[in-house]
This record gives sequence, C-alpha cells and structure tokens, in this order.
Amino acid sequence: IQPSARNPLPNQQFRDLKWGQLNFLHTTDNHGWHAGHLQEPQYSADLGDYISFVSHMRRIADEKNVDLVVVDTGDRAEGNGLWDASDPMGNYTRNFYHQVDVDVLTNGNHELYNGTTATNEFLEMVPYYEGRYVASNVDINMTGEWEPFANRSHKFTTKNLGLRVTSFGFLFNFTGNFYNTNVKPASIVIKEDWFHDAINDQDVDLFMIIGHIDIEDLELGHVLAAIRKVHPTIPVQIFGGHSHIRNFKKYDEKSTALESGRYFETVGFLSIDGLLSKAKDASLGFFRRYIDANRAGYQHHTSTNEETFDTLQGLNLTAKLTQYRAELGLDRLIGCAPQDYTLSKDPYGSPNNWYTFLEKTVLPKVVANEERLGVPRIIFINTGSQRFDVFKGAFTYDTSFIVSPFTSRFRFAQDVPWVHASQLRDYFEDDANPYSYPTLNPLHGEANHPLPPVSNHIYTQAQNQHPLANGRPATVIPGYTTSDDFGTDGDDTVHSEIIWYPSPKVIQGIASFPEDWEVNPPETVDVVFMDFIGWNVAAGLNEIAGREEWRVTDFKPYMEGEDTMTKLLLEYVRDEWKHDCV
Ligand SMILES: Nc1ccn([C@@H]2O[C@H](COP(=O)(O)O)[C@@H](O)[C@H]2O)c(=O)n1
Ligand SMILES: [Zn+2]
Ligand SMILES: [Zn+2]
Repeated sequence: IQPSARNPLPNQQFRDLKWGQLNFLHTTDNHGWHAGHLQEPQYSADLGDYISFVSHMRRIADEKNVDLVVVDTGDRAEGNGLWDASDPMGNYTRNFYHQVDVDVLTNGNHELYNGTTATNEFLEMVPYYEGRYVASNVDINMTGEWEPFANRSHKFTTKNLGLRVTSFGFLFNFTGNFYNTNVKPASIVIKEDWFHDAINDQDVDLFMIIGHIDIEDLELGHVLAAIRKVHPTIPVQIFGGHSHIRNFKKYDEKSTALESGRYFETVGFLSIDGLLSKAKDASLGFFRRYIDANRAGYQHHTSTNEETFDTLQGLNLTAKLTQYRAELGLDRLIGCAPQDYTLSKDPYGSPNNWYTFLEKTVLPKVVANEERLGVPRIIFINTGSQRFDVFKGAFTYDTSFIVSPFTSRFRFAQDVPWVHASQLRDYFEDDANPYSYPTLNPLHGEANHPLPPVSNHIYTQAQNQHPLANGRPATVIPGYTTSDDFGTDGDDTVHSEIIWYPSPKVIQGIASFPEDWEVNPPETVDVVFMDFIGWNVAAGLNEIAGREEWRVTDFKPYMEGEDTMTKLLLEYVRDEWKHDCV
C-alpha cells in the first residue's frame, strides 16, 4: 500500500487492544492541538477523527456488553494557534470541544494561568457538562465569595454492566494561577467533609481519580491512601497528566494509574477485568495501550476502514476545524525555517538545538530596548516556555504559537553588578523550584542517551522491516518506545527509539557585551527575563548578593509594545528567514 493523503501511514505494525469489563479512553494535555499535527502523519488525527473513533469504540463496547468511559485530564488550553490566536483565547475550542462524548473531565493548570480563560472555562465549559466536569481542589471567585470551580465529585452508573463509579478531579499543587481561582493541596482536601462523605459511600464499585497530576506525584498517593483507609480492596483507577509523558503505574493489586502523553499525540486505552466477582480477594486484570493519534490506528483498533470509519459528526467537525483555522489565519506563511530545530532530539549546544539557536542568535537580536542598546544585557528565558520543535520549511502564524505560545512580557533589573548577574544561570540550574521549570521531554527530563547524537532520521523500510501477518513489510518510524510498570509493549505502534537529550532549566542570551568581556567583564549589566520567572530572578539575585535587595515589583518592562516571545519570534522569522519555501 502506498501512502496517500487520506492514509499517510500504511503498513504500520500494531499491538492490539484487549477489552475488559470496564474500558477507558484517556486524553490529556491536548494544549489546543485539536486540528491534529499537520506536519507529522503519526499524530495527524484531529478531533473530528477522535469523535468517530469514540463512537466506534462505544459501539464495540455495546456489542461486547461491556462499558467504555471517556475521560480528559485537562490542559486543553494554550500551545496551538487554534486556541491561542482567538480573542479571547480558547473561544473556538470551548465551542467545539464539547462535541466529544466525554464522560468525566477536569481542568489543568493552563485553564487557570489567565483570569479570563479561567472565567470562560467556568462560565462556558463547566455548565455544559452538568456535573461531569470535576474539580475537587479548585475554587473560583466570581462574586466576592469562593465557590467550587466545578463539581467536587461525580458518581455515575455505567451503561451496560451497571457499575457504580465515583470520580474525583485533582489538580497538582499549583500556585501560578490567576488570583480569581484558588487551588488547595490534595492533602488538605482529603480532610474535608464532602470528601469523607464521598469515600464513605458503600454503594460504589470503583473509585476513579482523574488528575492533572504526574502519576508519580505524592499528592495522588495521599488521595489513594485516604480511599484505602475506608476501602482496602476496592478498585481505584487513576488517570494523570501534566508531565506530558506516557506512563503506567501499578500502585497495588487493585489500583493502577495511566498517563497519556501530550499534544493530542496519544489516546490512552485502559481495561479492567474481574470487576463483577463478588469475592473480596478476586484478582483484577489490568491492560494498557498508548494509541498513536492517527486515522490508520483508529481504524485498525475499530476494524473499520476509510469507507466505514467516519461518522457524520466527525466529518463535520473536521470541516469546521479547517474553517476555524482559516478564520484565524493560521496557515499564513511568515517565513521558511532553513532546517529542523529540536528541543531535545539534538543535544543542547548543537546547531540543531532550538535553545542553542535562540540563545546565540534570536534572543540577542529580538530582545532589545532602543534606549539601552549600548548597555550589556543578559537575557533569560525558561526552557519550559518553548513547547515544540521547528520543522524545516513553512513557518506559519500557527507555528509561532506552537513553538512559543505564552503571553509573558520581558522585564529587567537595571545595572546589576556583573559579579551577581554572572552567577544567576547556575543558581537557576540548582534551584529546586517545582513548577516554574517543567521539562517538555516526554521522558520526564531524564535523557535516555547521554552520548553525542547518532542518527535521528526517519528509518527507511529497508533498515527496519517487521513481518506483518500477511507477509507485507511494516514501516517502522521513530516514535514512542515507552517503558512502564507493565514493560515495554504499551505503545500500540511499533517504533524505533528516539534519543532524547536533557535541557537546561533556563537559557541565557547575551548582547552588547564588549569583545573582550571574558577577560574584562562589564561592571554592571541589565538582567532581562520573561516575567514568568521574575520571582526566581529576584530570589536568585537576593541569595547571590546575600541581602534582600530585589522584589518582583521592582522590575520594569524592558520593551515597549507587544514583546511576547510569540510576537518577537514572528518578527525574527519575517525578517531573517526566506519567504520562498522551495
Ligand atoms: N506563562 C507561562 C505558562 C507556563 N509556562 C511553562 O509551562 C509549564 C507548565 O506547562 P504544563 O503543560 O506542563 O502544565 C510551566 O512550568 C512553564 O515552564 C511558561 O513558561 N509561561
Ligand atoms: Zn500540559
Ligand atoms: Zn499542566
């Protein structure tokens, strides 16, 4: 079979799904990628395709007389033009997302950074779901009084087997939210009366925690322990997120957790068998798969094909998504990237590494204040602010949001002694601040290869042939090769391994330094940084100087006008990269 526009991925080698009595589909950290990955066939399914997939999965569940529960664990917001380019942000997404037949959902931190986003989530999304939107530890202040952001818990009975499920929605202990919301640590919330009432309910067959929390996070352990105190053997199924990885963890014989990646690349599948046994010591069978989000895979797992896969609703949404992208002007060509730049597929320091390119070339040029042009400056941005690789070729308006979506502004500390400023970078690297610097490496910050790069290029068919049942060779391309508590067979598609390299927490550009600065450094410099890390800069300068000299409120804007990294990047690409992508 030759690749075609409708089926760009023929001949993949799949691992099948194993259905149980209770089955789940899980998405997390979609970050606005609901039109799919336009430059990566492996993740090219859009939300319309997902709607068709869910509909077939529900049909199959009915045919098997088992149940399917569909969940999403937040961070639907920020990271793609489809979300970020509208005013207010998320305007389109909030309108089309609820077409997905979701059973239970919760919010992530990205629904709460911006006050308007949080308000609109509360006013437009939460009511739509009539209680199925759960937020066990988030409050909002709309009227001068704090009130629950959404339902604290949601109990429902499954359609076919009549299983009684009580679900909770927990956000990690997030402190960067806008002041119209409040996030309580899970360890506090589990002492609240409503939680005790919910877990003391004896008419429950399974507890489900949908968390915007890394499944290794201790906060989840607190919630599980609280439930276990009351119900030592009841099944507890956890779905996590936030760290953008595929992962699966077995907590005890009746409790596991699944985390399903990022950016609408992954649909997690989990099944549980043995739930109907009345015996207390009956064992459960758990099964997990990470499904690559593309039509070929969706069709494989639902035994459909190009003729039978699409539902009318799915097709309509796909058409609408194209229309919305056009209305937002997302395909507008800004310039042509001369090569690929990666966040972590090339080591920091390599000319193919995006952070290295930013540090050496982009930041010194675009982060400039006309009135202080001659003053030496060091420019810091947190690496977590850069979200995705740049591919060689068309760099569109959309790409600017995909790569650098956040609306942080540049601020500065004026005339900082060089002896202090020069130590900041090491300070950041050693700082244990848990939320300012996440890692976007799907391996959760741990490089899987400390050595210089070997080939990261697409493997050819000749190099990697896996026999299919019908004798045709399978195409193996680089992708997820997940290792979790159940082993290395979780990914639904056989991939060759991608090598991931670690990134620093913060990168540093320098500009307007004298040529001989390494021997004759300037007495003072301007320290310029994204305001997202303003608190860390103040803390760092104070610690290095050994006195409380800086407060966040002392830092002034560095540039006039719209100086978000998104806009500055657009300007750089428009001015420096060719406009003819041949
Ligand atoms: N204005 C912002 C907001 C967030 N970040 C970075 O994103 C991280 C959180 O992203 P998740 O998808 O993992 O929740 C945060 O820790 C920052 O690194 C940012 O840079 N600016
Ligand atoms: Zn996220
Ligand atoms: Zn998050």
